[in-house]
Amino acid sequence: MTRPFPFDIVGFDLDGTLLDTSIELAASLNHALGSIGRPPIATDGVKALVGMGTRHMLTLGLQQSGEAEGETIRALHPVLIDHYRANLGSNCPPFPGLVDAIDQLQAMDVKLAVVTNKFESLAVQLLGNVGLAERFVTIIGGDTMGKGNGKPKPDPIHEMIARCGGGRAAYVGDSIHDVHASRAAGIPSVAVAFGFLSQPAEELGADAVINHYDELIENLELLGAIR
Ligand SMILES: O=C(O)COP(=O)(O)O
Ligand SMILES: [Mg+2]
Repeated sequence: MTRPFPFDIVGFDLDGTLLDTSIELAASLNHALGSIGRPPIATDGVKALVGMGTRHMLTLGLQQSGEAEGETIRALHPVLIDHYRANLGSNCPPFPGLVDAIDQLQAMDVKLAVVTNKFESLAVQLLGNVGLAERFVTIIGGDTMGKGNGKPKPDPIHEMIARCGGGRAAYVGDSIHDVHASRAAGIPSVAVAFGFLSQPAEELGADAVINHYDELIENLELLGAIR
């Protein structure tokens, strides 16, 4: 007899975990930087700036070519967001094997959710535009729990579990903030080695690392068995 799947809920980060959003984020960041004559940043360089929301990405992006004053950030952030919203989902493929993995999880009645540091409205619109929104019981953004309460705080993970009706949860992400939020919430984390990593996936401190989505379910089964 096969053992039942050990998790009721599997949560996912968005940027660098579900979708490769780096081309669109880089285009919008560079649009904003270019509007004040700052030089563009290569897409691979932008990946390292993603994970704590678009305002943080803009701040780090500005710092690469000079000052990042509050006034400049306040003026440019809407420029970035307007550009991003206008092109949302046109060029951000899901990572290989994602759709098969979520098909298999849903076939086992596992509830799926998204916890991102993107604005909730952008995350909902983006996942809707790529046809994935209805796969998730809930989509929680960096602003959903109020200012300063996004990842790495545990609050959005606790909220995810509550909105999914409670149960055993695991979380899949690509950054140290994802691992810290999971740990703070007391649930196991899986790091994806194909994401927007600022350090090797093995060094993030996650409970498991996967190189492809076809490794997700077996790793979750292992994690569930040892806890
Ligand atoms: O930095 C962002 O905009 C959000 O990134 P995340 O989806 O990896 O949390
Ligand atoms: Mg991410």
